[in-house]
Amino acid sequence: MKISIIGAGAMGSVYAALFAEAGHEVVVVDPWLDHVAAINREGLRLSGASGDRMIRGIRATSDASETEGSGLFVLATKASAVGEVARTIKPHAGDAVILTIQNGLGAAERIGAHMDTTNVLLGVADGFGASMKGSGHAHHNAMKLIRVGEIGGGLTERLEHVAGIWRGAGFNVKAFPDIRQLIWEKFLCNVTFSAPCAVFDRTLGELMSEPDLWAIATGCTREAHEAGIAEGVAFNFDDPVVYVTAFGQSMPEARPSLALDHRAGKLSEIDAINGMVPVVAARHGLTAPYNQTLSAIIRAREADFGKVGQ
Ligand SMILES: NC(=O)C1=CN([C@@H]2O[C@H](COP(=O)(O)OP(=O)(O)OC[C@H]3O[C@@H](n4cnc5c(N)ncnc54)[C@H](OP(=O)(O)O)[C@@H]3O)[C@@H](O)[C@H]2O)C=CC1
Ligand SMILES: CC(C)(CO)C(=O)C(=O)O
Repeated sequence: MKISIIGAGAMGSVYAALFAEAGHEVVVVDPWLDHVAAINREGLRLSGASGDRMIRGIRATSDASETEGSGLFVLATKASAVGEVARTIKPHAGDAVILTIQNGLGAAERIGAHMDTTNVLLGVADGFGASMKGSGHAHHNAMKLIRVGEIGGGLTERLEHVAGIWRGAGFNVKAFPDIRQLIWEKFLCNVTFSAPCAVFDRTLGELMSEPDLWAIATGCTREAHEAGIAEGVAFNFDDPVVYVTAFGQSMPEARPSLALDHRAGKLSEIDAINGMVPVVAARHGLTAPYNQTLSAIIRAREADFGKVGQ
């Protein structure tokens, strides 16, 4: 099958590599010209949990028209870019299934602003710890699980088919009837660790070991949990702090990708993560001061990116 990966960053590169190794025709679309050139010239190097090797035969491009004829699109950009990606692939997507995998909330809505979402599936990726080592080289610490589901819920034949394609490429993938619940459960983890670890420059473990900082982080958790319940999310647990604590304990050395983006001077996904909590809370007459405050700090920092030396 021809599979197009839009956004060949850390996660998109892992997807592209494994699909290509499984024999699929893979096209990656990314604006990073050196990365695109390196993949076309030497291949894509993937190192880490799945081994260290160079994968040749992936077509890299910045031109979305090269995705024409794909049976599957995987949107692997940051949350902020998925609307723009939907706009660019729309003329080339035909009847292909589009699977979008982001942290945070709102991917379906962002896509829906530009195209019909009938063919769109949602995914949640857990436990990859992926990062770019340089152009043409991605690394991942693990490859735990990808959960996929229909926007409107339910288990469909096409969902199982897509899950099967991923499984055939070596991913641990599960199709779920209520992907919204899983997106929200991951969202609680992101909300707890993303902005707090970035603002206080801590790893997950360090954040959890400092009572003052952990009180702020779990303030974010509780606000998001309350907003989710108001939205009708059927969480699989009663105590959100117990849930996020277990998550944090499973990777104490990690730094959230939002914090890594800041270290690299890159804009983050704050609007889809902590920044979404006050937005959802307001729909139900609730407030979210912890998330609002930390999001404001993150946005203020981002407004200063690029100003150094000016
Ligand atoms: N990294 C990880 O371990 C995990 C990440 N996730 C989630 O997966 C998603 C992807 O994350 P990650 O791979 O780390 O992010 P990266 O920033 O590494 O990769 C995103 C890539 O998309 C590119 N891009 C931006 N705009 C467009 C566009 N319009 N068309 C095509 N490509 C574009 C970016 O280029 P440029 O940088 O030039 O903008 C970048 O190369 C995020 O939502 C993240 O939260 C989830 C679980 C784990
Ligand atoms: C560790 C965690 C949950 C923090 O948000 C994550 O998934 C990330 O790196 O963004």
